[in-house]
Amino acid sequence: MTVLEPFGARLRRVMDERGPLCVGIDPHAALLSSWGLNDDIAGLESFTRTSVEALADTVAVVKPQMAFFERFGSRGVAVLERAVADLRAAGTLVVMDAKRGDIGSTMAAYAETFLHKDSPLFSDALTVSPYLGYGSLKPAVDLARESGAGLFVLALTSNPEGGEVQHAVRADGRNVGATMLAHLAGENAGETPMGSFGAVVGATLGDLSSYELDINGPLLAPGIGAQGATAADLPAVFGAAVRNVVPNVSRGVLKAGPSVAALRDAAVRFADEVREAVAGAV
Ligand SMILES: O=c1ccn([C@@H]2O[C@H](COP(=O)(O)O)[C@@H](O)[C@H]2O)c(=O)[nH]1
Repeated sequence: MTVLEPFGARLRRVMDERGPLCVGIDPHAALLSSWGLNDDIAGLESFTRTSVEALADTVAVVKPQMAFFERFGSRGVAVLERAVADLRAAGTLVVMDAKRGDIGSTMAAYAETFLHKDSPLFSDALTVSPYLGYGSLKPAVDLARESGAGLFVLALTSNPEGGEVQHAVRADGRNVGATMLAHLAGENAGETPMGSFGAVVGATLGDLSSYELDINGPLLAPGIGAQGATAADLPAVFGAAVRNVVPNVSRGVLKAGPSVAALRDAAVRFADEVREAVAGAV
């Protein structure tokens, strides 16, 4: 198997070159319609190709939302495979937002799908759910290390319902979200310039100073744009950890389509806002 440089090192370099913004490709039916496309495989293909053309050499990271491709069955997944290949060929890192999580033996199959270098869906990183227990993710952690990929573990998600699980307090007094952050800090210990095992922490959550966000790894922060957070909120939410934040915006950029130039402009505008907010904070 070809082995890549570790994801954390590749991510740090592209963040330094292009800024830290991640743009999502989320082909919602409503967006297809607003772009004048049908909610079918041809519409999905056109939407995805246009998004890739606009974003591939513009932003550091692109995060396809797998659910919107799976909606169309195997033909939708084929569209996604091509998008992943085209983005990666342009030097853009792909974070596959598939939020996989299962018992360890099944998790191994998910890991093969997204983290084995020879898989058609190989992605630079994968979002995973630790709610079958952090240890159930071990096959994905191991294969990511072997292939130079990364993971983003759901720790403190951007949606208001997440607190029911993530704020639950354990016997040791630490809540579940904080426990996930501690596991990740362990995975990343000693890595330079940063580790490959990131957390998903919503940009919508307000002051997170009670959490140990310094996990020596990236923090994928969805919630900018349609969910109400702004780039200017990032320093107040993340404090000193803001330099490891990869803020995500999906609908906020995609609604500018179908013009490639307008999509690119929207992405550049968000990227500039993020760069300014982060520069002012560090
Ligand atoms: O906590 C989370 C984890 C993942 N997401 C995903 O990010 C995008 C957000 O899209 P917007 O259009 O910018 O709201 C979407 O794919 C979610 O599934 C999240 O929002 N929050």
